[in-house]
Amino acid sequence: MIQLNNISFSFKKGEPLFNDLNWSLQPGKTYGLLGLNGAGKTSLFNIISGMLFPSDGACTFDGNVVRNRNPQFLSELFIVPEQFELPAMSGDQYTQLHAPFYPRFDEQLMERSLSELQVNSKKKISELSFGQQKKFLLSFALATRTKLLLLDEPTNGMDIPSKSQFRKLQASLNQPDRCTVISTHQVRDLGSMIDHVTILKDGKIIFNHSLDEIFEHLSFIKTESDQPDKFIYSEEVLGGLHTIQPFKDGAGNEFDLELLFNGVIQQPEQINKQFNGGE
Ligand SMILES: Nc1ncnc2c1ncn2[C@@H]1O[C@H](COP(=O)(O)OP(=O)(O)OP(=O)(O)O)[C@@H](O)[C@H]1O
Repeated sequence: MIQLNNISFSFKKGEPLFNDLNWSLQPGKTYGLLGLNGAGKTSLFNIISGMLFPSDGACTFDGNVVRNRNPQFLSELFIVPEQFELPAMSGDQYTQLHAPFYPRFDEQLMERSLSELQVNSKKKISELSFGQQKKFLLSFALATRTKLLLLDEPTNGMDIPSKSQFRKLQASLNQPDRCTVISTHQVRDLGSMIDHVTILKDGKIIFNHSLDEIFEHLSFIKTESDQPDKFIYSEEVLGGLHTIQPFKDGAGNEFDLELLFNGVIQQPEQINKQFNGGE
C-alpha cells in the first residue's frame, strides 16, 4: 500500500535526517513507529503524506507518488498531528463540513466514538480543552475510514480513562483495508494497540517486525539472576533482571514493548540477529 524506497531527506545541507530509508506498509495492520525524541517520526509522517519531499527516493501509495497529493490520495489519508488548531465552530458543524471529503465516512462510528470518549460535539471545538479537542479529532479520524491513518502521539494530553477507552475503541474496529501508523515515544500506551513494531534511529529503520515474528524469536522473562551478560539485553528490576532472551517455550514469557524498545536502541545487532537464525 505505502512504499518508501531509498528515501533520503535533510532539513539542512550536509545533515541528513533520513539516509536510504526503506519501509513497506500493508493494509489491515497497525504499526507502532517508535523512536527517541528527534529521531524523525513526525518528519517521516510528513514525507508519507506528501508534505515534505525527499531529496532522493520516492514514497508511493498504491503505486502513485504521494508528493503529487492528488485528490484521490488525499481522500484516503487522514493524519492527526501532535499539534493542531481546530476552527471556532461546533464539532457537529466541523463534521458536516469535512465529512464529505471522505467517501466512506461513518457517521455511526463518529457518534459512538464521541459518546465513548465523552466529547460534546455541540460545543465550539476551539473552546474545548486540548485533551477534549484531541478526542474529537481522533473520533473524526477513526470515522473517516480512510485507507491510511497516521496518528502522531495520539494519547498525548489524554487522561488515563480516555487513553484506555481509545485503546478499546480502536481494538474493537474491524479495519481490514486500513493501514494505521501510530507514532509515539510513550511506549507503554501503545503495547495493546499495534501488531507491528518499527523503530527509527540515526536516519534508518533499525527494527521492523510483526508481533507474531517477535513472539516467535524472542522471550521477555523476569529472572532472579544477577548475570546481565547471559542475556541479549536486560534491565535491573526489583529482585533481579528483566531480560530479553532468544525464544524459549514455557512459562514466564511476557511481552514488554518498553523493554524491547530499550533493547533495540542499545543492542540492535544482537536483537536483529535472532530473526536471522541467531547467526
Ligand atoms: N522545520 C524544520 N527545520 C529544521 N529542522 C527540523 C524541522 N523540523 C524538524 N527538524 C529537525 O528534524 C529532526 C527530527 O524531528 P521530528 O520532529 O521529525 O522528530 P520526532 O521523532 O517526531 O521527535 P519527537 O519525538 O520529539 O516528537 C529533529 O532534529 C528536528 O530538530
